[in-house]
Amino acid sequence: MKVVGLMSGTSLDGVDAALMETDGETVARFGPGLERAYAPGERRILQAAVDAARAWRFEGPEPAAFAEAETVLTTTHAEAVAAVCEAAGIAPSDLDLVGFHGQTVLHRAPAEGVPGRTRQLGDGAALAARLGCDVAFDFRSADVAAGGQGAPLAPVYHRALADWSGLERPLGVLNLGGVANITLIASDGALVAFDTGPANGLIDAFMEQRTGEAMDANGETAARGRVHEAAFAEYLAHDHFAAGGPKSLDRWDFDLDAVANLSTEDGAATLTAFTARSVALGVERLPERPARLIVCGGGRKNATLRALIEAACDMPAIPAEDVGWRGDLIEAEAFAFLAARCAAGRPISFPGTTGVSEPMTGGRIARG
Ligand SMILES: Nc1ncnc2c1ncn2[C@@H]1O[C@H](COP(=O)(O)OP(=O)(O)OP(=O)(O)O)[C@@H](O)[C@H]1O
Ligand SMILES: CC(=O)N[C@H]1[C@@H]2OC[C@@H](O2)[C@@H](O)[C@@H]1O[C@H](C)C(=O)O
Repeated sequence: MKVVGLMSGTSLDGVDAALMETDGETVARFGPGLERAYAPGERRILQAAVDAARAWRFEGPEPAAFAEAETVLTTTHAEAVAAVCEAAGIAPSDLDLVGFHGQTVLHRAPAEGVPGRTRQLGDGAALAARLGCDVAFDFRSADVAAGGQGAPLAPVYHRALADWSGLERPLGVLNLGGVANITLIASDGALVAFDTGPANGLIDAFMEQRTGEAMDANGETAARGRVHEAAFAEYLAHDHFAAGGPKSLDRWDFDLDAVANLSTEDGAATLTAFTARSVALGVERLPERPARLIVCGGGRKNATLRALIEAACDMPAIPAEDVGWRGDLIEAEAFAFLAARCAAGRPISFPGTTGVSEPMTGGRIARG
């Protein structure tokens, strides 16, 4: 199948889109990929939906802000598909399928006795009608309804990608987005995966608050600061670190209170060290120790963070590009692959990834 995968991550920076030919089992061919960045006005509308979701907390009717955000998502995702198709010299109607993750506005992991909830905005039917091709969407709901974490879903794609590259097992794949997630592809091919902790989400929010900048570019601010031990320890006392996976996080499960009184440099250093330590705690919880971590997601460009991860885990953490992967596009590729799996009725989540009791299919298909 010719499939375009689409991802709008928690950082709200834009839509990533990638074309691939796949049957959902192996990748036959990679096509072009790109980011369609959100304009400031679009980002404001999406941010308003996230803010409304945090106030809503899954209680009562959905916030009105969701509908306006879905309109923005339909338009921007359709533009991303059109751009990727243009780069490939085809029309959207030539596609067999689009994998539309949508925008996570709120995620609550299941806890003792309380079922999980997750909400990805994205009107699959509207996008299918606009593009004139089938759209797979709503990938996480079925898993959560079955008692799973609903995330991470990329692991089955990480394994396909590792196989495509002929990489040796056991292998670790680390995604540093707003939240960090790790996948172990074990020696026997089994998947173990979970969210390790925040990646860039807290650092971004802190930098925005202190400097108005969207991120700590290359980790330069953190590199100038010193870790505040009490704040560092306070973050690590969070319940998330008490157990191994399966486990998942919302971008806002941690806040900036512990670093509120620190200088910008020391706060950035503390948050960056916290992300690195939480990755190391995740690595320690894996049933096998991988020889190395392949790092994808925007955080791989933060040199301070990557060096701290290598030190904390005592293993190489190499950028995706070093093994020929496209570090900014892996999540988009993953949702192309997962869409093909959805169409073929193959499972997308597993006991080792989201904690479901049996491998589960997921996603719904809107006909275009
Ligand atoms: N040069 C850089 N230096 C430091 N950090 C960077 C750099 N480039 C990107 N980042 C970080 O990467 C983030 C974006 O990463 P990415 O696009 O993988 O996240 P996302 O997909 O939105 O999140 P998630 O995977 O949690 O949904 C930025 O918000 C920023 O914090
Ligand atoms: C609920 C949700 O959208 N989670 C995202 C988020 O971003 C990174 C991490 O947290 C991961 O669990 C997941 O995304 C990736 C694509 C996944 O499902 O594998």
